[in-house]
This record gives sequence, structure tokens and C-alpha cells, in this order.
Amino acid sequence: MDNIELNDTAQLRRAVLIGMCTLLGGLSLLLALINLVISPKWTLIGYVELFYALFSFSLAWQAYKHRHKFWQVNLYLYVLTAIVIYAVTLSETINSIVCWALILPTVFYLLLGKKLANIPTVILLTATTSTIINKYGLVLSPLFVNFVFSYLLVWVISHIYESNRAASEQKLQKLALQDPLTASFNRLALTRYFEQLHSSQTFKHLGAEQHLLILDIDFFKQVNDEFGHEAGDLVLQECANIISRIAGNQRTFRIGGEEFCVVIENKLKDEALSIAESIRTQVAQHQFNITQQKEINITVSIGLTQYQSGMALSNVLRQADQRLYRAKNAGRDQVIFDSEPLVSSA
Ligand SMILES: Nc1nc2c(ncn2[C@@H]2O[C@H](COP(=O)(O)OP(=O)(O)OP(=O)(O)O)[C@@H](O)[C@H]2O)c(=O)[nH]1
Repeated sequence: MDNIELNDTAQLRRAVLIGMCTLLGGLSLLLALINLVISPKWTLIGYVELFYALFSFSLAWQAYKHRHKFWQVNLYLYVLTAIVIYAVTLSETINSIVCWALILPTVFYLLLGKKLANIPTVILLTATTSTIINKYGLVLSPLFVNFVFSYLLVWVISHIYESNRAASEQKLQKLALQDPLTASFNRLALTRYFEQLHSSQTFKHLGAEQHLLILDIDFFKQVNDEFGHEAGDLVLQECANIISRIAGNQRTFRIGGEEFCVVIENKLKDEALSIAESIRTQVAQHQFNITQQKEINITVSIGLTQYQSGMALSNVLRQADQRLYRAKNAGRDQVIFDSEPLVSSA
């Protein structure tokens, strides 16, 4: 789920960004003081360093306040790369400056992720090796060999580390947010989805109607009792497929044993009803193959509710649950919205 994440990556990147910007900001400020006040030889460089120090501290502060943007991080890293390349070009002995070039691939991977990190990594390698070749000729100088191999090693290790970290995080997210039986998202995912929906600007500004439905399979216990638990599991999986097909996988959540919830965003009342009704009829018409020889039909009851932005999820669920309860009491196989049953099974 794209818009639901446990945010480990964001937290890691934010921490790295704050640490790096603070340290580099401090170093730039120190160098600026030396070049502008203590020994004012290179004033232009001093001003560049002062600007970079301010840029670093401001980005660290924004990251601290959770207000930094991804493009700012990109800009910061490309400026840093340009400074290192410039310093390598200016430096007479290169040796000490390449230390900076060697740590940057790790920083790129940590802050940009494995796909975007490749671009500055290649730029830095190309620029630094060209400068070394320009200064020392094409001979395989110890500096050239040592730099290229250590740089490649850092690159490969950073790539492997970031790939593994991202894969582990994805697995963890799946475990935490997805129901293993039906592959639908679970209640925790619903909570996060709802929080994000409410905090998103689109939701606030559109002012469109928001709906949520709770669906419960009718007489599901009988399926288990008559045909076994495995047959019940198959029914749950097929039911989840039908709901996801109609409402979208991102908006379908299994919130209880045989209970599903669907968030219907930015739809008018009639459209929300038609989605709920479509789920009900398609489940009712579906032949559930519980064994090779046996097909059964099942029905579902649905409680549909409209809610306003800012309402707590627990209240919205309670509202939908009350309607579901009424649908069950009114004979099942129906959608209840407000107080009246909209479709009767009769
Ligand atoms: N196979 C299977 N059964 C489950 C699972 N989770 C819950 N159940 C069963 O779902 C059944 C729910 O039964 P009830 O709450 O009595 O509801 P019902 O039989 O559907 O009756 P109504 O909801 O009143 O129509 C219980 O038998 C649970 O054991 C699951 O993951 N797999």
C-alpha cells in the first residue's frame, strides 16, 4: 500500500539528514570564519561556506520540525557533490579530499534510496577519476587504483545494504498491515489509512462526501460447520477478491473474522450506495467452489454510513456497525443506509 507506511525509512532519513546537516553546517561555519575573519585570504570561498552553513542549519531545522521536502534534500546533496568535485579539482594533492568522495555514496543511498542514489554516485565517480587522470596522467597511479576500488566497494556495500533494508521493511509492512489469509489490509492499516485520509489536503479541500461500509457474511458459521474450516477460508478469500475488484484493493480491509470494511472516498451518496449494492449482488450471484464437486452461494449484509472529515474512526465504525446490525435483524442480504433498508432480499 503506497500511502500506508510504517515510516521507518522516513525516520531513518530524517535522522541522517539532521545529523549530517548539523555536522556539515558546523564545519562550513568554521571554515567560513577562518576564510572571512581569521585569515581573510579567500573571501569568495568564505561566503560560499557561510551560505552552505546557513543552508545546512536551515535544512536540519526543517527536518527537525518534519517540514523538509524531498527536493530540498536532493538540492542539498547535489550542492554538496558539486563542492566536493570543485574541491578535488582545486586541490593540489587530491589525497585528503577524496575522503569526502568516499563517504558520499553511503549518504546518497541513505537519503535518496537505491534508484536515485545511482545518479550522484556516477557523477562523483566520473568527475573525481577524470580529475585524477588529468593530474596524474593515464598511468595506473596508486591513488587512481585505490580510489576507484575503494569507491566501488563503498558503492556495492551501500547498494546491498539499502536493498536489504528496503526489502525487510516491505516484508515487515506486509506482516503488520496485511491479512495473510485474504491479502486484504487489516484493522491497523485501516486506522493508518483513515488518519492519512484526514490529514491529506485533498480530503480537506474537496468537501466531497465520504462513506464507509461494514460488510458481514451471513450465516458464516454454518459454512464452517457444514463444510469445514478450509471451505470457510476459501469463501473468505473469494469474498475479499470480489470486494477488492469493486471497491479497490487499497480501500478494502478485513477488520474481523468474516467482517470487511470499505472506505469510499469522494463519492456522492448514490455512487456510494451503488458500490455497496454492487458488492452485495455480486457476492450473492457468485458460485463459491468450496470443493471440486461442491459450489455454494452466500450472502452478505452491509451497513453503510456517511461521515464528515474530522470524525473519529471509532465513531464512524460504530455508526456503520449499527446499520449492519439492522441489516442482520431485517433479514440479512441487504444494504442499510440511514434508517431505511435500501434493498430487500425478498
Ligand atoms: N474459516 C474461517 N472461519 C472464521 C475465521 N474467522 C472467524 N471465523 C468464523 O466465523 C464465524 C462467525 O460466526 P458468527 O459470528 O456466529 O456469525 P454468522 O454465523 O456469520 O452469523 P450472522 O453474522 O449472524 O449472519 C465463527 O464460526 C468463526 O469461527 C477464519 O479466518 N476462517
